[in-house]
Amino acid sequence: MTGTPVIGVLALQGDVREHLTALASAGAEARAVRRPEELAGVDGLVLPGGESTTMSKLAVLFGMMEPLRARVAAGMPVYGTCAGMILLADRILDPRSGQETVKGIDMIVRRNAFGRQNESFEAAVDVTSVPGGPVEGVFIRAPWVESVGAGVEVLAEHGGHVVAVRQDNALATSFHPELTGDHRVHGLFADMVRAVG
Ligand SMILES: NC(=O)CC[C@H](N)C(=O)O
Repeated sequence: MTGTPVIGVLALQGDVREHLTALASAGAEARAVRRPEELAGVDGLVLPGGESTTMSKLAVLFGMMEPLRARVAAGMPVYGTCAGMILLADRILDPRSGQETVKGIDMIVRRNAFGRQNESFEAAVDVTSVPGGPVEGVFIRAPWVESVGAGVEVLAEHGGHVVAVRQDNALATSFHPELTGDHRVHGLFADMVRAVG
């Protein structure tokens, strides 16, 4: 791709603004995406943290679930943090009834695996493909990855659990790099978008 990649942030619910800022720092043109027409105009998409059950209900309500599935299946680069990681999982171990996902990564995730809101924590996490030392991971009611299929690359673990993965065009982290001033994970994602373009 020549020029600046246009990267959207799904803006139905969650920490949208922080991702827009992080993407802009990583050299992308960042836009909030709420409607199918807006999705059509981006080269890549971030699914933010928030509440995966609410986000999936809103995606269905706003007519976004099918367009999201279609673009991800067609190879659009996508990056999910926390609730966004849950939305990218082909399977949730403990879904709320009727909870749907966009799918894209052959993995099973466990929601709220690291505990409740008041058990949130920060930890240094070494992420393969992110040079320059560990990133500061912010874990807020974070999921972990229970198991992955053969095509999934594990990029990071914390406490013996998988917390960052990549499969082809899709990247996911249990933690929230957008809440720190360190935008190297968004930089990795912006490079994935440039590589496809
Ligand atoms: N910080 C987060 O995104 C929390 C995710 C939330 N536990 C969920 O299941 O969606």
